[in-house]
Amino acid sequence: MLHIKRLSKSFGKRQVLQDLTLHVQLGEIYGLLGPNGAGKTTTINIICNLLKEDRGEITLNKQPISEATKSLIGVAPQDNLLYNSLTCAENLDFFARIYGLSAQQRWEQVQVCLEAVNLVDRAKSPVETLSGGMKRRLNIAVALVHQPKLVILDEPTTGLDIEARYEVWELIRNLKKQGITVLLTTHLLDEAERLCDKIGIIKGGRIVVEGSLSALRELIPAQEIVVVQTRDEESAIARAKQLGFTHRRYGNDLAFWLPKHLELKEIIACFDGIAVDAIARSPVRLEHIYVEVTQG
Ligand SMILES: Nc1ncnc2c1ncn2[C@@H]1O[C@H](COP(=O)(O)OP(=O)(O)OP(=O)(O)O)[C@@H](O)[C@H]1O
Repeated sequence: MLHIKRLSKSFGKRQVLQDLTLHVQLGEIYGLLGPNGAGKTTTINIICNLLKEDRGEITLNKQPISEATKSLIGVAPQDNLLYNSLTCAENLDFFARIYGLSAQQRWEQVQVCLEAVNLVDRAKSPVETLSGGMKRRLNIAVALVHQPKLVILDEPTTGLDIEARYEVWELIRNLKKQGITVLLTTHLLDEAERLCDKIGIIKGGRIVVEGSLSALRELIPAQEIVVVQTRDEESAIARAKQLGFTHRRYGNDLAFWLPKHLELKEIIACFDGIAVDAIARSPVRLEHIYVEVTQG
C-alpha cells in the first residue's frame, strides 16, 4: 500500500535519511521504531508531502506522493493539533471543512469519528476541559475525519497513563478491523509488540530490520533470556562463556541468552558456586532485538 524505496534526505550537511526502504501492506499496523533523531518524523513529513525528499521513490496506493495523495492520509502528530476553546465536535467540523467535506458529510463524519474514539458524550465539551487521554483520542479522530486509507500516528500514547493507553490501543485495533492501514511511531516497545503486524527499525537513516515480531525474533539465537542478579558478575560471565551462553547488558541488568530450553534447576546448576541472588526468565522480546539492532 505504501512503498518507500531508497529514500534520502539531508538538512544542510547532515544526512538524516539514507536509502531508506520500507513496505507497508494494506490493512496492517506497521510500527516504525528508532532512537531519538533517527529520522522517523522526517519520513512521515515526506510521506505527507510536507517535505521534499532529495532522492527516492514513494508510492501510496500505486500513486507517487503528491498533493493528490494527501487526502488518502490522516495524520495525528505527536503534539495534539486541537483548538482548546472549541468543542470536540467543532474541532472535527473545522478539520472536515479544511478537507472540503459538504455540510451533510461533515455532520455525519463528526458523529462517526466521535463514536470511533468513544467521545460522543463529550461532543459539546471544550477541548480545554478534556483529560490528556481524551485529547489524544480526539487528536486521532481529527486524523480520521476525511476517511483516509492510511492513518499515521506519531507516538500515539506518549505521556498517557496506562488506562488511557489501553483505550488508545483498543482504538488502533478497531481502525485495523475497519480495514484502515496504520503507520505508527513509538518509543514504547511493549506498545509495538502488542499492536504491530510488522515492525521496521531505523538506524543511521535506513531501515536495518523489518518484519513481524516472530520474524525479528530469529535475529537472536536464544530460546530464552535470563537476567541474573549477582554480586559476582565476573564469575557469572566467565561461567556463561564456558557454557556457550552469550551475555548482554540491558540497562544495568546482566542477561544471558540460553540457546536451548532449560529447567529452572538446570539454570541454577549452571551458576553453581557463584552467589546468585535472583534469576528472572523471559522470552526474547522486542527490547532485546531493538538493543541488538540499534546498539550493535
Ligand atoms: N527542518 C530541519 N532542519 C534541520 N534539521 C532537521 C530538520 N528536521 C529534522 N532535522 C534533524 O533531523 C534529524 C531527524 O529528526 P526527526 O525529527 O526526523 O527524528 P525522529 O526519529 O522523529 O526523532 P524523535 O524520536 O526524537 O521524534 C534530527 O537530528 C533533527 O535535528
